[in-house]
Amino acid sequence: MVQLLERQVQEPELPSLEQTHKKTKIKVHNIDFSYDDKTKILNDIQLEVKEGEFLVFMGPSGCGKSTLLRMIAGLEPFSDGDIVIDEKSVRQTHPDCGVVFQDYSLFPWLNAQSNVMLALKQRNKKMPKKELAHIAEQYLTLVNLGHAIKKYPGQMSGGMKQRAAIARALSFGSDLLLMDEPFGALDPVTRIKLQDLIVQISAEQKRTVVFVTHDVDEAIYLADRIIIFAPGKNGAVTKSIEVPVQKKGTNRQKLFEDPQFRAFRESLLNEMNEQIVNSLKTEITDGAGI
Ligand SMILES: Nc1ncnc2c1ncn2[C@@H]1O[C@H](COP(=O)(O)OP(=O)(O)OP(=O)(O)O)[C@@H](O)[C@H]1O
Repeated sequence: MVQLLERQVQEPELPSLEQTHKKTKIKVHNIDFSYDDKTKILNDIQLEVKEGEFLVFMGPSGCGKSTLLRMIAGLEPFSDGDIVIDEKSVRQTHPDCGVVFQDYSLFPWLNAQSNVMLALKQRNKKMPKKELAHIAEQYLTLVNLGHAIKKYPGQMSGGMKQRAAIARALSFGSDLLLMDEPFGALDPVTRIKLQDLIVQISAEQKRTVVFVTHDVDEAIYLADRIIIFAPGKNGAVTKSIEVPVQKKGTNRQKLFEDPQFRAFRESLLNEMNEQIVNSLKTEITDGAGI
């Protein structure tokens, strides 16, 4: 599998819009959620994610993107509505997924290699330790951490911890990846490398990815579809937009200069700005003021 990944890194092959969108992987039904019974964080969320689809959540800070992602991962208990993954409710069955969240969630008493080995072991219980160690090293090398496999989280920078968490999520081998701003703390060169890696993995291994980002270019580059959350309190999904840009086989630089890419980028930014302006108007009309 790691050999497969290495081959993919050398031969970039971006997803076509046609090859995705088959069976439903995730169904989010009527989700209402608040942390404290006073402020509603998510309001009647309805969402479907198809098998193999790359879905990106966008929206202003605090609108509930991470909360919904944690709920999909089975990490946030809830009482209203349901989330079903592969026809099983996350309330009953802990979902089988690789996760990367903003807090990295590495075990501080294990070095990078052992953190990845632990994830690998969950699915490969009988695999000899030597083999686990070798595969863990290969995944860490994929994310440019081959030199730091013996480092503990306390000895790593934010970007290194983030890459170790990505290696761990990928090595887990689930066909569902949930990623919350996974490239936020990375330098631009590593960020580009990992964007390409994740596109290849999702397309060629048919993994379903739900990914949160604030970066519009990253969203368009990665996504088949972008979900926009409403700003402010009472978070809701306001738009689901298929990315109309043909990305397969297109060089990254050319893609970013493509008029269709730029026009879509502009319309996405306008859409989000408009929503922020409308939400401010509503707050003023409701008497909340600014
Ligand atoms: N554990 C928690 N307890 C109470 N309130 C919380 C908790 N986690 C998040 N919140 C609140 O819920 C709201 C939504 O937070 P969430 O992190 O889901 O937003 P987000 O859209 O992912 O934001 P960002 O883009 O800044 O990461 C915010 O107002 C936040 O303060």
